[in-house]
Amino acid sequence: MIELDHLVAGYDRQAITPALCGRVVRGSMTAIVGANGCGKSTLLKTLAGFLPPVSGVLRWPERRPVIGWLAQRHALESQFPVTVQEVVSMGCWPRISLFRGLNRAARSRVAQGLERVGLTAMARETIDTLSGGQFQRMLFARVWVQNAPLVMLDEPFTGIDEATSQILMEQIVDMHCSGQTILAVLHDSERVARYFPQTLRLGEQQPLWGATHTAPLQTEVCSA
Ligand SMILES: Nc1ncnc2c1ncn2[C@@H]1O[C@H](COP(=O)(O)OP(=O)(O)OP(=O)(O)O)[C@@H](O)[C@H]1O
Repeated sequence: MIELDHLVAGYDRQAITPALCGRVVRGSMTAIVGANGCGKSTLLKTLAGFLPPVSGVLRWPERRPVIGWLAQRHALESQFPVTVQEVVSMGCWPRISLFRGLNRAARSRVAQGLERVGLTAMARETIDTLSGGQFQRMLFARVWVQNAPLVMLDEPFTGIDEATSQILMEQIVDMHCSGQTILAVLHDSERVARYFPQTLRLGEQQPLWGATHTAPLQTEVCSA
């Protein structure tokens, strides 16, 4: 689905990651892990197309798909006067115009998304009333409703309680089982070992990329 050919991610032509070679296979589920500041989020933003590569090439052998994106929580505005249901409904865009309203199928999917994350009772509340964990559940429901072929999650569990993390992890597994490709930046190695078949580990002498339970991980990095 994505091919990395000596891809270097960074800012303003300053490399943060080493050169990476490898493939994100369609239907795979990969955790991007590594120490604080090693460039996990920078790499994810580059793969999503929010940042240009510093060098190297990012290829989409098939057509570039729609990407479901979950940003780090602090990057998001919580004071905007919209309801939980309205935010989750955004997952239907652009298939359905929000100005024309949602059809029955879309309304049903939004309701399912809210139910999956336990927010049905809060659907009509404005988002400034949500706790951090509820806010994250809402954003997750939007990603689930979107049903994008490729889903990128930047630290989806950071700062939220264990119960919420578990609910969200189950949704990620469901999305993977339904064929969506998952790329997630994570810190929790136990969760990575339990749920993520593939791992891309940055920030050590040599990045490692391969099956999570292969020891050592298959080395996929190239020299710059
Ligand atoms: N907008 C930016 N411009 C320039 N440098 C940045 C920018 N954002 C982050 N950086 C720097 O890039 C490096 C990698 O940051 P990044 O957020 O990708 O790391 P990370 O591995 O995701 O870290 P963490 O686990 O702490 O979230 C850090 O040194 C950071 O200070």
